[in-house]
Formats: sequence, structure tokens, C-alpha cells
Amino acid sequence: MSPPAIPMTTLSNGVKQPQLGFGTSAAGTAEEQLYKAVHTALDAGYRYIDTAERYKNEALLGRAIKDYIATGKLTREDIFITSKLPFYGHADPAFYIEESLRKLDTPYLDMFMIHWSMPGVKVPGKDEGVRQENGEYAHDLTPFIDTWRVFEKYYKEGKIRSLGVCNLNEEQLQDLFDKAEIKPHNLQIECHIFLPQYEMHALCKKLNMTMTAYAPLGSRGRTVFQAADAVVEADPLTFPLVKQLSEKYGKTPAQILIRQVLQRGISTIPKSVTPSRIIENISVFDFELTEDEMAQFAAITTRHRLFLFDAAWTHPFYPWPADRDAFWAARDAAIAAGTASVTA
Ligand SMILES: NC(=O)C1=CN([C@@H]2O[C@H](COP(=O)(O)OP(=O)(O)OC[C@H]3O[C@@H](n4cnc5c(N)ncnc54)[C@H](OP(=O)(O)O)[C@@H]3O)[C@@H](O)[C@H]2O)C=CC1
Ligand SMILES: O=C1CO[C@H](CO)[C@@H](O)[C@@H]1O
Repeated sequence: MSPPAIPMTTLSNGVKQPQLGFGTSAAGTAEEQLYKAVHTALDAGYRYIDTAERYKNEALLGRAIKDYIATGKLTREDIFITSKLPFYGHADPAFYIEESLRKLDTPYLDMFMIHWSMPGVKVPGKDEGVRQENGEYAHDLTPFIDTWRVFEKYYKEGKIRSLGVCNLNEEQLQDLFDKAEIKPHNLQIECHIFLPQYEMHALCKKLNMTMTAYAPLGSRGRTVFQAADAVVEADPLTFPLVKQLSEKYGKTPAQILIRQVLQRGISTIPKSVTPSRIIENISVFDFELTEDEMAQFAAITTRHRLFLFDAAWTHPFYPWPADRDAFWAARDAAIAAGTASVTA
């Protein structure tokens, strides 16, 4: 049986971006497992692979993709490959773009993105950021537009087919958009039922940008906070409405979550290195949630931001100070009440 065709979104420059992609932030996964996962994903019909310098897997993915193409089943043009500038790369974006091209072994990237909105400083000779005494990363204050000018140069040369940003807040995105010559085409941001990003999505639409949801399943196992009498877990997979719809449609909770993001007109990049789940996560094009069910999702009031980027809490460009401060207040209250430990 041939795999499902993934619907495409057309970016503002005419480039086509598949609505569903394959996330690859898989720290701790054996190389062989990730290599096989890429082949399983391509066999299953995924045509969009998301990576980043930070995931330290670009060379492996490049090899896996190249080997797959060598089988004759697909060509490079069939696959949408995205990568990202490391947070300590703002001083020399050209170097990291060249490195991504080299490691992914491709003449062009389909999209390249600013990864973090808190630029840092690189440890000379090492692929990591300089740490301050308090453990946080040292701050680099390069304005986003300076980084962007280098992205624009590579875009004009045809080595990057579309430009994106991740993890900017509304104000930062609007500011960059206003200053950019080549306007950003896509925003990749945390988005799931506990962080639905309605305002941000509205802004993207206004700016004629697409939005891509990362952590659509709640980045499973990412416990936000543990205290003696409270464990704050953001696990969309066990949310009652998700369970209920899973039973109604005979679909898994993950499929319900992916489907509801897609039905909002947002693309998404669930990650799995488990063959059955890779196939499960793409099998979402044979059912549709009703308007009423979508409205029930829209009525969820629980809010959890999972990716708070605590290694850059005090960076002057830190994008979500209100969420950071609420996290600290909850943590302090729990410490005052008993024992508490922050686990992620
Ligand atoms: N721009 C940015 O700053 C960020 C970008 N990203 C990108 O987004 C991708 C997705 O986000 P991510 O944080 O990985 O979180 P996801 O929400 O995609 O969750 C991934 C986790 O869910 C598990 N899982 C996958 N499918 C299923 C399923 N069907 N049922 C149950 N569990 C499942 C995976 O386990 P297993 O693999 O063991 O099957 C893994 O533990 C990343 O991989 C990365 O590419 C993510 C975070 C930040
Ligand atoms: O893209 C990402 C994936 O996960 C990492 C942390 O676990 C983040 O640093 C990052 O932004």
C-alpha cells in the first residue's frame, strides 16, 4: 500500500512545506536507531525532516537521507529539510549555515531558522556555549536583524529556500519582520493543547507566515515541576477530551493531538524513534474532528509552557518573562511548603 500523501502548505514565496514533519530531537538515542527511524519515516510517507545543530545529528541524518535517495525511491527534491542556527552561532551565522549544508550533505536547505531568541557566546574550539558562574549561558546581544542579513544572503544565493525563526515572542517577531528585506516565512514554536498559541498564530497569519508546532504531544515525559504534594506534568496524551475522542474515532491519543493541530492550519513535527509510533503519527489523514470538538479544544484553559529555556533566564532578549516569573513563584511556594525539585 502506498503511504498517505501529506498535504502541503504554500509559503509566502511559493515554496511548498509539508504539513506534517518528522522531529529529530532525540538526545540519548543510539545512532543506529535514529538512522533506521529516518528510513521508517520516509517509507511511511514523511517528506519533511526537522533538525538543528543542537541535536548533534545532522551528519547522521544526512547519511540516512542520502542512502535512502540512493535506493531510487525518492529524490532530494521530494524531501523538505530544515535546520537551525545554534544559539551560540549568531556571531558567525555563515559558518553554521555552511556546516549544516556540509553535515546534511546537501546543496541547499529547504528552511533555515534562528533556533533560540537568546543568543549566546561560543566556547572557542568547542560546540557549546560559554557558561556564566550561575550556570546560565553568557549573553551575546547581536540584534536578530544582523543574523538575518546573513540568512538573506544565503537565501538570495539559493542555498536556503525559505527562512524561519523559532522561539521569538510576538514583539520580537514583528520587529524582525518589519526590518527584514526577505520576510520570515515560518515560525516554529511550542504549541499543543496546553499552549495553543492563539495570539501568535493570528500574528503569523497577519504576516503571511506559516506556523509549525513543536512538542505537539507535550514532549512526553517532560515533567515541568515536582514538589512534595504536587507534580505538575503537562501530558496532553492523557487529557480526558483526548482520551474520549480517541475512543470515539478508534484513533490513539497522539493521533487526536496531531489531527487537532493540523485542523487549525498549523503544521507539526512530532518526534518518535519507535517504528510503530512513526507510522501511527502520520496516520491522521483519514478522519476529521468536528467543529464542536475543535471548539472543545479551544475551551481548554490549562496552560503549561514546557520549554522555558532556563539556561538563559536572565538574557535581555528572554521572550517569555511572565511565564518564567510564574514558574519561579510556583517553585518558591512549593519550597516554602515542603520539599521541591525542578526536573526539567
Ligand atoms: N525549535 C525548537 O526550539 C524546538 C524544536 N523541536 C522540534 O520538534 C520536535 C517535536 O518535539 P519533541 O520535544 O520531540 O516532542 P513531541 O511532542 O514530539 O514528543 C516526543 C515524545 O513523544 C513520544 N511519542 C511519539 N509518538 C508517540 C505516540 N504516538 N504515542 C506516545 N508517545 C509518543 C516520543 O517517544 P519515542 O521517540 O520513544 O517513540 C518522545 O518521547 C523535536 O523532535 C524537534 O525536531 C522541539 C523542541 C524545541
Ligand atoms: O529544539 C530543541 C529541542 O529540545 C531541546 C531541549 O531538550 C531544546 O534546547 C531545543 O530548543
